[in-house]
Amino acid sequence: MHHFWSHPDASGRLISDTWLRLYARGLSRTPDVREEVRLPDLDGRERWALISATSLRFSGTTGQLVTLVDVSELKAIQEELRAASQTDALTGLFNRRFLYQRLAREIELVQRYGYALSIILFDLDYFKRINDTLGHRAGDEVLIRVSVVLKRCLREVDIAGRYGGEEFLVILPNSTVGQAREAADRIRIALKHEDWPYQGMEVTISGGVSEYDGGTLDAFIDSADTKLYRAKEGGRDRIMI
Ligand SMILES: Nc1nc2c(ncn2[C@@H]2O[C@H](COP(=O)(O)OP(=O)(O)OP(=O)(O)O)[C@@H](O)[C@H]2O)c(=O)[nH]1
Repeated sequence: MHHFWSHPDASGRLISDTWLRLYARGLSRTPDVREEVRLPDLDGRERWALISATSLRFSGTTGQLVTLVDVSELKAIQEELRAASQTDALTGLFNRRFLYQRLAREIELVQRYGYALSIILFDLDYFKRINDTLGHRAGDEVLIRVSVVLKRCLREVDIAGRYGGEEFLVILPNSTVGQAREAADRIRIALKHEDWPYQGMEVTISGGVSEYDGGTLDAFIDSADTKLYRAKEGGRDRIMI
């Protein structure tokens, strides 16, 4: 147990700065509290504390019993688990589960505020061949490199994830189908011209781009999937809108 918010030589009294922060949060006015707060330790580093305050009457006066427990380690583990639960282990991109949750939220925002929202669903062409000729490990390396190129081609606000084995989904908030198509073509061309560490290797993608039109989340993804299928049918190495 660390005494992060009290002077070790002051028998556990809160340092005034910490107390002022808690006071500013309304602690003195709230009778019973139990919440997690960020507080600085004695070196000024932020830590997490579980704070409980209970009203007391003692010898005719009212007061509060305030306890602080350092839960920083627990918070760090929670954060690690949260990140792991939404990340694809191979590429470090978001995983399918997270993509669904995030897309659902973006759709809610669009329904409220009415801005454009588009998605790109793309799939590597003939990826099986890469696995078959160069091995599964080389295939994994290609997937990792695809994720790096993908992030390089997108804006900070775009959300890129691995949708399936060699299939990727990008959510582009505030983007029309035309803007999303440009982004998709940027990704396609960047991958095609990437300097792959295997002789003669070329990686192309086929993709479908859709703009949200008010339907369900599944219908939205299905529409991009249909276009992706058409891109494959049309000869691959292309984006369909
Ligand atoms: N190395 C590697 N391969 C994977 C992974 N996930 C899926 N695959 C492979 O991706 C390949 C997908 O093959 P197909 O669905 O036939 O598609 P394709 O060969 O890319 O052909 P088209 O999509 O029709 O252009 C399969 O060989 C899978 O084994 C992965 O995590 N690592």
